[in-house]
Amino acid sequence: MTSTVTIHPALDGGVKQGSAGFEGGTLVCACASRPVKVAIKGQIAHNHACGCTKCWKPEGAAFSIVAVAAHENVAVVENGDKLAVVDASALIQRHACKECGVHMYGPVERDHPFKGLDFIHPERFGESGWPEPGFAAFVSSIIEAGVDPAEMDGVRARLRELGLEPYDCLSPGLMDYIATWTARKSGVLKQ
Ligand SMILES: N[C@@H](CCC(=O)N[C@@H](CS)C(=O)NCC(=O)O)C(=O)O
Ligand SMILES: [Zn+2]
Ligand SMILES: [Zn+2]
Repeated sequence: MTSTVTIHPALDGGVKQGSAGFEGGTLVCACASRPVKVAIKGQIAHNHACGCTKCWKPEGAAFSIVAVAAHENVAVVENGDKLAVVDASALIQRHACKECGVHMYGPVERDHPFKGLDFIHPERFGESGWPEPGFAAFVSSIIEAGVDPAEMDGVRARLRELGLEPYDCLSPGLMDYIATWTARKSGVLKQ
């Protein structure tokens, strides 16, 4: 039996395929007045659902939808005075709207394999066509947000039904990428 847990309102009805030719657009926060706007130039990458407690999710959703863009392609274009960093000690410097709470962009500035990338929530694009999420990350973390552990088999079955392979960290490809970077940095890997 699949679960009654709401994965995400943009995914619960089926994952809508995006476009490989998406050319970016403008992320808009949820404020009715003076919304924060962030322009993203060009395509985004690694779109996925994230179950961690740190990523922004809309009301009632167990998962966020999160992707990355190159930092140089990200620009705050309107009402940036409403932005504040959620947790300055975190790897991802999530900049949230102080009024509505939506996370608008999160740069990684530390020495890390993701340095130079900004985490964004594509569902906030005013434009359609952003590439669909390809997997679900940090699935077990939804328990930390209050989901009953007994629901987890159903949640994973539902994610698979949606075509979102569930992982309890990142996807194997991204985990290998991170480990390769770390092994090169330590010198264990020579090439
Ligand atoms: N179990 C933790 C996992 C948090 C976590 O590690 N999140 C991942 C995916 S977004 C991450 O890379 N976090 C870096 C950060 O938050 O800066 C939680 O749910 O809070
Ligand atoms: Zn706002
Ligand atoms: Zn997350």
